[in-house]
Amino acid sequence: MSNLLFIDEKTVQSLLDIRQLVDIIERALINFSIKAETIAQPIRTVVNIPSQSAHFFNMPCYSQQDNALATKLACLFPNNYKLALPTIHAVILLFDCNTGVPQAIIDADYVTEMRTAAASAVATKYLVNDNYNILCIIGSGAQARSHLLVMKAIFQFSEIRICSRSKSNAERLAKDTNTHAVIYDCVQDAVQDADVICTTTNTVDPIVFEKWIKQGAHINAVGACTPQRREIDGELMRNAVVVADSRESAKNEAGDIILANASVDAEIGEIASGKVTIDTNQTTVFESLGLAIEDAVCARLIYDLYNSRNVTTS
Ligand SMILES: NC(=O)C1=CN([C@@H]2O[C@H](COP(=O)(O)OP(=O)(O)OC[C@H]3O[C@@H](n4cnc5c(N)ncnc54)[C@H](O)[C@@H]3O)[C@@H](O)[C@H]2O)C=CC1
Ligand SMILES: O=C([O-])C1=[NH+]CCC1
Repeated sequence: MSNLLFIDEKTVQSLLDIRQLVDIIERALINFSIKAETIAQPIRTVVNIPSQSAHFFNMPCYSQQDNALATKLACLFPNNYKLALPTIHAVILLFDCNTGVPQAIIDADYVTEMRTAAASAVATKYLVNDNYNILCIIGSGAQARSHLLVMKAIFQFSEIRICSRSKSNAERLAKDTNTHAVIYDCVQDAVQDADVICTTTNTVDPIVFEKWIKQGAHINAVGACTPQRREIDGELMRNAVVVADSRESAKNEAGDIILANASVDAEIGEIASGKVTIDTNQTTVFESLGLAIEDAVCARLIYDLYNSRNVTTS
């Protein structure tokens, strides 16, 4: 294991470009849905830590065409905000697909933030109504930040809103990301007339209701990744067109779907590949759980970029 690399967060940040990331995530989502025979990705295991309302995820994946064999280990500790620590900490272990030799341990906090926002960007590309104007980000944590950065890089919104229970956190996020944003602390006001809504919170109970949103809006529901949590109310989940990253994950992990008794109309990879078409005048929800393949393709990209830079600079 003498060549095992550790790639830290700063290095990861310097290697990843948003547009390239969105492209590889789109390709991964398509392959996941329509070339399933070339991918091995069991449903992730989740170890619960009840004393902290926390979860420990193990997310393995092998993707033949991406030359990627990896697993991500991620901790979700929602109480960390009391310690001013990030809620999610993650590492990816990357292996050589031909020999099984470990190649790298990659700090995956930034990867998790950015690949999740990239998946939302892919969903938005295919599900947003053509005449979109207003983006509304709900939450002001790590996912809110990555969603703001990626959405701004990929789409042209005429108005950006950030809604957080604490207005000062939303203001800080706007400042840190150099975003001219309208700040809200009331979700009902913030989502009114919004064309794209990204929910990026740790809430347990729904915070977005059907009666508040515009017909034809697109929602990226990112925060509720366990069967007990939900961000979106049941009526909205049952009446909207629901698109998941993975049907199997949605059935097993998505509180928004399980607790609402809602159904999944398509996987985003089926839509991006052209296999399924959705009328974008309808209200759509992208239920994002997060897939191991997203992390595996990022890990392969990061490792290859790291090596090519080190070769050219040495
Ligand atoms: N779909 C996916 O692939 C991924 C989803 N996630 C999920 O995204 C969520 C957010 O993650 P981070 O941004 O890293 O966490 P974070 O702790 O940095 O931010 C959470 C935000 O939610 C807000 N919040 C908490 N409870 C709320 C409530 N009741 N109403 C309104 N806002 C509330 C907090 O104030 C904070 O702004 C987590 O629940 C995590 O499970 C995280 C990574 C990947
Ligand atoms: O996909 C992911 O990495 C995660 N989803 C929920 C917590 C971590």
